[in-house]
Amino acid sequence: MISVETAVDLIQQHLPNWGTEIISLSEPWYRRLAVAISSDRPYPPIDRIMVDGIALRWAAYGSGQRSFPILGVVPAGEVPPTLTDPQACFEVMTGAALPQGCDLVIPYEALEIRDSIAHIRHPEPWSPYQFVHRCGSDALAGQQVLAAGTPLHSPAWGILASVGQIKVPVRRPPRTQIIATGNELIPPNEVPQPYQLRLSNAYALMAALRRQGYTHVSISHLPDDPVQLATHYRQASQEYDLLIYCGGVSKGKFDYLPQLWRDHGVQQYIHGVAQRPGKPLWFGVDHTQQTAVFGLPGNPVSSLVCLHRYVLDIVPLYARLSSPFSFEKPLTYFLPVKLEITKNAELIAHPRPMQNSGDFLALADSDGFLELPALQGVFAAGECYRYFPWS
Ligand SMILES: Nc1nc2c(c(=O)[nH]1)N[C@H]1C(S)=C(S)[C@@H](COP(=O)(O)OP(=O)(O)OC[C@H]3O[C@@H](n4cnc5c(N)ncnc54)[C@H](O)[C@@H]3O)O[C@H]1N2
Ligand code: MOO
Ligand SMILES: [Mg+2]
Repeated sequence: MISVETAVDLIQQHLPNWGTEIISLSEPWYRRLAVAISSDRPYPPIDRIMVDGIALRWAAYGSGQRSFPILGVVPAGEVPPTLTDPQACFEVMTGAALPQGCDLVIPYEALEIRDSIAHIRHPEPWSPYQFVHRCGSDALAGQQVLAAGTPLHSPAWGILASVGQIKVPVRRPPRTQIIATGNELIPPNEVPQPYQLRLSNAYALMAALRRQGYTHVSISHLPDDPVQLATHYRQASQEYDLLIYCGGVSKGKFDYLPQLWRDHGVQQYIHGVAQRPGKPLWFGVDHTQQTAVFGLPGNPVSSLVCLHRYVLDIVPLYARLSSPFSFEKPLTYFLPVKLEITKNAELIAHPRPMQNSGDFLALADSDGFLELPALQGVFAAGECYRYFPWS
């Protein structure tokens, strides 16, 4: 069986590239930028005034002058006037362009204005351009402002709008279907017999995917029937980029899927990872269709943990284990935890162990899971491990 690290590498190597798509600035979905974005002009594009007050010439102030006749008021959004009289000033508003001939701005708080004359009452050592956000000081025209691959958080959308990028090239999220397999499963709106259960995993997986920007996600349900599974696969592999199966990948008499995928030309890269939960994980790629196939083990905790570790692009944090935990098998152990963030900015992971990977309800009081490495069996309180938050 391969390690978690090898499994992650294999997936990264073989996952198809699903290209890019253009989305609109007014539909700010969670996506990653496909290309770098450059500024269309200098930022700020003018010498931008940062306080409400007056603008004048530093030389006049420096020579001892303290009272300045006001030539006019300069609001934001107007062509800046020119200071024709070097002994005078303009009233200027935050966001306005610095009038030509001015290089000093003094806020209203330091002034007294009477009869259209500004008197400087607080002669601090005002310095040239002190309250001026200089033209081009944030970025020059043509300078990269967002790198390719940047996750589009709210600041990034603000930057896109600011440089006029109304069509945003992003990495295309795969058209995804979650296929819940199993005769025992029924839809959530039906009343199960004691030997049946609602197909909860599919909804948990869909929620996690949607929250990561997978906008095209559907759910289907198939019985453990090889003919129906095969018919569905032939159609679905043409319509979807990513098929996430849940259940039917282990050693049971009705676990048809791994053989069925191979028979349909899916190149198998992973079947079995040295981990708990999630040992029977399967991954392959149908290279003729550019469709990736994940077979997530059916137990609810297994499928959700595998989705987070192998399918979603989650950057892990590090958290400190609050109490000792042991797992003495040569397997990576994914331990559900509740996260506490202390005043010292420490992430403390409180174990919320499950009885087994069918114990889905144990996750209710968890925020994510720790990845406890296979080479270790005893994990002491205070040790730090990778932490994956639930999407
Ligand atoms: N002889 C062996 N038996 C099993 C092994 C093994 O190595 N040798 N592995 C075990 C492990 S570990 C897991 S995990 C399960 C995985 O099994 P499958 O992927 O084949 O999943 P199923 O058998 O279809 O279902 C397992 C379990 O999960 C429930 N389930 C399935 N789908 C859903 C769903 N959408 N929503 C809620 N619950 C679901 C299903 O009813 C079963 O209880 O195999 C072990 N066996
Ligand atoms: O390891 Mo399986 O994924 O526990 O139930
Ligand atoms: Mg099974």
